Amino acid sequence: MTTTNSFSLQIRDDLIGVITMDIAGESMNVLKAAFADEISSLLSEIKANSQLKGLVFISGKPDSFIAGADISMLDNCNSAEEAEAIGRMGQQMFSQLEQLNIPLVAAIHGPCLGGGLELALACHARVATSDTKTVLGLPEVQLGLLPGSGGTQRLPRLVGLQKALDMILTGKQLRATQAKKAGLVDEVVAQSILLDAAVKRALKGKPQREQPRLNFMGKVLERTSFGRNIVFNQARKQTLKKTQGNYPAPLKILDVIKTGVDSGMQAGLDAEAKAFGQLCMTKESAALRSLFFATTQMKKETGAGDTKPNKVRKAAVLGGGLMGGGIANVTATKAGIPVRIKDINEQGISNALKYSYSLLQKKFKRRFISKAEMQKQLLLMTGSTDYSGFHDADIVVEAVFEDLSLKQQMVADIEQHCGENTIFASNTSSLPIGQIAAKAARPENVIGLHYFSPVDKMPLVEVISHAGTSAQTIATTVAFARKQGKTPIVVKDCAGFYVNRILALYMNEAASILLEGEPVEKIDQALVKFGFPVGPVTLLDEVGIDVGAKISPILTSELGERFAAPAAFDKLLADGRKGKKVEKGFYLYGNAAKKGKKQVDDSVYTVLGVTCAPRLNSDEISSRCVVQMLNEAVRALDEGIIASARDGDIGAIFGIGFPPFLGGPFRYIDQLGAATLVAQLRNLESRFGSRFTPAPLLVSMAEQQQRFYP
Ligand SMILES: C[C@H](O)CC(=O)SCCNC(=O)CCNC(=O)[C@H](O)C(C)(C)COP(=O)(O)OP(=O)(O)OC[C@H]1O[C@@H](n2cnc3c(N)ncnc32)[C@H](O)[C@@H]1OP(=O)(O)O
Repeated sequence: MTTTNSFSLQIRDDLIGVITMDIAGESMNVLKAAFADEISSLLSEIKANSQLKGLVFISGKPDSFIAGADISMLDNCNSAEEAEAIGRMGQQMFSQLEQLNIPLVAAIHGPCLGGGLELALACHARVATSDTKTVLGLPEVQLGLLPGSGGTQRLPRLVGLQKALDMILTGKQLRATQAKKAGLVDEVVAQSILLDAAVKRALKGKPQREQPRLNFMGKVLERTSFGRNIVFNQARKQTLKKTQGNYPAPLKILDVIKTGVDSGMQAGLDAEAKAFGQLCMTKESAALRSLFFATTQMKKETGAGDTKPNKVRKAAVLGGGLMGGGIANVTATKAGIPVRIKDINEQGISNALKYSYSLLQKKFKRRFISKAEMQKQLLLMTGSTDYSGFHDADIVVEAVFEDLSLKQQMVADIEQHCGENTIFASNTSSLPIGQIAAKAARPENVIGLHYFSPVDKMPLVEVISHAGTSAQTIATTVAFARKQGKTPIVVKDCAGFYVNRILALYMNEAASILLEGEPVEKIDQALVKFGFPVGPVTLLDEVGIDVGAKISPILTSELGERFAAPAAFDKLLADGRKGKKVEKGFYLYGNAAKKGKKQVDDSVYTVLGVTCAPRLNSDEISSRCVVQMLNEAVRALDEGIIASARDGDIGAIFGIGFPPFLGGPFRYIDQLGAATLVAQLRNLESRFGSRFTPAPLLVSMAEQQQRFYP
């Protein structure tokens, strides 16, 4: 057996060599530049052994294959040339593997991502475990990069152009069965026989590289230059629509893949390495990498210092509506924890269960989960109209109407029907948690757990402690939310918490601009162009104009006049315009809307008494809305509502969809410079009044030329 720092080669009796990768001191295998020498010496030894029949590449880590190139290494690059050299080194390493005369089989269990998948693509065959931990993908685009070690060239050649574009442009990760269907892996097996299956495959000899299996249309589109032009043009169009030109990586991905398709593998690899180096140096990639580091760091935090969370064995949800149903869903499907749903009527429970069923059915159809997994997850959810089955719940999440006395009654009920350590977590979006806990016998168990809709998709939760919440309750709730697949930020108990607070001012500004005569679609387009997933007016229709109207007075009375929604908006409610849910809002819905086209309901201007008179350009519109959000985020940090700029950035990106390529409000302020932002705010203050007065912390930071991040 030969061993280097990170690799070992063991020759079996059947003359199959097993290369095991296990980087000492790291919880996951990642690829580092230093490995080039180790791989070279391993390859020399392999080539010198003429008896070897084949090789298997496997990870020595219990639950991961390779999570890609080391992102810290990329972050430390000082020039495009340096980053390009890293990409090229990977390319050369993998080409050497690919050119081996004997078969090389990747045995994959756990995440096989980025450079890890690029390595697997260079192998001659891939066997993956059916375990849910096994995922394969090229997520570089989510870091503002492209696969830099051959992925842009080998993936299209293996699975076909269209599938490869989809995977590389979105960064999506496939489960093993999906990867098998896509032609990315050759065999899916149980973890217990992974090595055996890979060895068996290696013993069969080196397989011929085959063309991707395509149907008739696929052949027309991918095997003719006319068809390929259509594919690339369509992909470019869709990419530009999605990114609004804010992200350089997807366009480079298209260029590099096209180069490889038009001019061959070597030209493609050259273009890939060059583009990889350039992208590494962009501010967009730096911002996106900072999100990776922030979220990884946050995974380790308990939210309550050294306090260890209690184990949650069973959960319960009060209310089977959209939020309650969503919370029950992630509890069962992501956390794998049994969950009891209580609603006042059977219909509510049935709706919640149906909601999960339809989501699981979709996953099953996409081969993301097996039928057995689907059934197992469904069985974790049960319901009742009383408190039966609640006595052993470790946490109860309340998702009933926004009514203080109702919520206080729920606290009393849970204290009566559950154990003395049972946590009561309220999913309120506006009521102070301290008030919900006011009549509690055990206020230390009461906490806020604010989810965002739709719960199964939105990654953020706000965990809100009131003055009397115990550290144990905070730590357990944070751990519970994380098991549900969420990124929790711990925020202080204050009207609107963090996310809705900064969102409210942004929405109010959009409303003011609308009342000045700017058309609805122009406002929405301006903010989408800035980088938000949807515009503020669309968002208001989605959330519900009535919901906004309910929160606004609470924020105004607790935080000040700047939160007052324009009075004209009352007219919308008087006209029954609650938004999308009633098919009456700013846009047309249902039968009134033309299929596939989003259309403004022009009668909304009459109701508001507005005459359209467009005067502002797109930048003026977005800047007015965004600076409101930035300024309020600084106030929230100054007041200790959020613990750090990092939490504020994650909260805004994961909760609202603040443009990730800007890194969040605080990183964006650093980019702009506090002084520039203060000057912008002062200018707007002189025109529109005190709602634009800069936050005191921002002013002092501008004076002292400080930044939020080093
Ligand atoms: C040339 C190439 O084309 C370029 C590339 O490959 S760029 C990299 C592409 N890969 C990625 O983007 C994957 C990034 N990683 C992930 O998404 C997630 O870590 C994961 C899905 C692999 C695992 O998630 P999870 O189980 O929650 O574990 P998580 O806490 O995130 O990570 C465990 C440890 O691995 C580290 N890690 C994971 N992937 C890493 C990477 N690519 N680089 C550096 N460190 C990484 C984390 O920092 C963490 O380290 P720590 O324990 O010392 O804090």
